[in-house]
Amino acid sequence: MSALLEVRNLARSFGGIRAVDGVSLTVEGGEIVGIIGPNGSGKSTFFNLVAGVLPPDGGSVRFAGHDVTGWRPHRIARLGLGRTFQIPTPFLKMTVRQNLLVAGMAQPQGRSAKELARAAGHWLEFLRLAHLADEPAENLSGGQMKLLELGRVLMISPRLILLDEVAAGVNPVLAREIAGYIRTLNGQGITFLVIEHDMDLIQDLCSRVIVMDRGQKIAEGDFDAVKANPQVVAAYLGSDEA
Ligand SMILES: Nc1ncnc2c1ncn2[C@@H]1O[C@H](COP(=O)(O)OP(=O)(O)OP(=O)(O)O)[C@@H](O)[C@H]1O
Repeated sequence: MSALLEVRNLARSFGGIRAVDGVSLTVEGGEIVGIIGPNGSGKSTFFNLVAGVLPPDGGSVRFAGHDVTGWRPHRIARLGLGRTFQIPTPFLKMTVRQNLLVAGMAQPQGRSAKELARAAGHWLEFLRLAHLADEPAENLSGGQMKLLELGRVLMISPRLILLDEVAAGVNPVLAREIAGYIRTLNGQGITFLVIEHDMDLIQDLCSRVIVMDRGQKIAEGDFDAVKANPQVVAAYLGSDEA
């Protein structure tokens, strides 16, 4: 069987900056894979290329048996690939429930209004947002916005979720709660590729970790092996991060 996601030599430059410089990786169905690396190492750009938010300059992306290179995001989402953003982007004037319904409408198989409403209700309960269902999204706290962002992706019935720093800026209790949701969803068959700076979370969740530096993949393996890798240590010591 082929991998769920196969990325080959993916590349994207901005002017003279090679933000993503020939990255290849494979994710099997059922995995939770972490992507770590110093600020500016190309992680978010990599996600944008995979999810179709940006077109690549070179390389290929294969998802669920389809060559999706250069496809628009909504078309890729229809195959079951969802991406959350580091800074959530809900419709602020819409309620939490309406935000979920709108996200679900992007989904392929033309679900009925009743099915969409049922799915929204399910995810509101799951993410413990039900009490906020009728609040405009603009009234949510930063942490609740992150949960809504996750809920919006869940509405497309994803097979793979690209999570961009879902725990950044949220309190440690909620960060653990979110990690629990990821584990539960993974148990239900959803595969995850997770960008995160919180190393405890990465260690907790990920069976495999990929390290990026200056647009390239510099290491890959289990957390302990990657942490002990001299190139990884050098990349982190060379930045402001520990
Ligand atoms: N739209 C853009 N226009 C110009 N340069 C960009 C753009 N997006 C990203 N870059 C540059 O590409 C490089 C990689 O940025 P990217 O945001 O992908 O890194 P990152 O690893 O996600 O960083 P962080 O951990 O801070 O989110 C950086 O040098 C950044 O300034």
